[in-house]
Amino acid sequence: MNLQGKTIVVTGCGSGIGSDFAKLARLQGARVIGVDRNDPMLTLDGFVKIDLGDPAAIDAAMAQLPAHIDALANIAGVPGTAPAELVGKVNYLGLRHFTQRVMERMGEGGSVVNISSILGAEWPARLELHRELGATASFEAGAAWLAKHPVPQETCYQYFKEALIVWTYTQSQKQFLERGVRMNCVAPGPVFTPILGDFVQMLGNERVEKDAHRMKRPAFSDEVAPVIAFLCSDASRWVSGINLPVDGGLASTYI
Ligand SMILES: NC(=O)c1ccc[n+]([C@@H]2O[C@H](COP(=O)([O-])OP(=O)(O)OC[C@H]3O[C@@H](n4cnc5c(N)ncnc54)[C@H](O)[C@@H]3O)[C@@H](O)[C@H]2O)c1
Repeated sequence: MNLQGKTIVVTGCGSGIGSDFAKLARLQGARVIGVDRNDPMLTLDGFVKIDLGDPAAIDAAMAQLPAHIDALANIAGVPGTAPAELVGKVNYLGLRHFTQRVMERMGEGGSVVNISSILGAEWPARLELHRELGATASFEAGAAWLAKHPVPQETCYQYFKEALIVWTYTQSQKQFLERGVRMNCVAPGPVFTPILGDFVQMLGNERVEKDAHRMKRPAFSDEVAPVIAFLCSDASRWVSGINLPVDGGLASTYI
């Protein structure tokens, strides 16, 4: 498996999982164009500074992205300690808008990998809401739907990761059949990155201690990156519409 010759757009390349994936993808021969709101501290083949919570900024930046893109890794995200509205814009509405724009430049064999989370596992409990949100036609229509269906601050991170999983499931087969583009999610458990402390704050000590006994340790971000690389590569060409846990087995203990 390698990524030789592929042009890959990586959001969130400035830190954590995105930074490690960008490095790995370059080592595997890909041309990596990074996207982040912050300047990256690594070597890339191109970088475009975008606030992914702002659809106008996304549209304006499209001119700086390559005309043909083989894969998109949507890794940028904010934790649930950020205001719920921002979490919705960055982790869902903006990701969706950016993906739709980038997919216009993908052909047969294209791949989109969305980073969800183990915290999105309860999507079946709110499936109808997530379907409705997923059916909104644009960033603005999604924001209007959310204004009528407010999401509580305490669970906003979980809500938008659930919504991302449902959107990926509901889009993937249409994209695969009509255009040959695959869409998958990767669902990490806890990962040692700068936002791990925010998750501890968000979930509270009781939940964190409960989970601590069920896993060896949080992942290193270079343990998540190769799974994203696999899903971007042709080795996974028959894998579409999945939400793949990369959590050292933690999710398997929830049954
Ligand atoms: N760390 C964990 O424990 C964990 C667990 C499950 C899922 N995740 C998910 O993994 C992804 C990567 O997180 P990480 O842990 O590497 O975090 P991180 O904070 O190290 O990296 C996130 C990156 O996203 C960028 N970003 C944030 N908001 C942005 C915006 N509006 N526009 C453009 N870029 C923006 C940041 O600048 C940063 O470079 C996120 O989607 C996160 O929700 C993380």
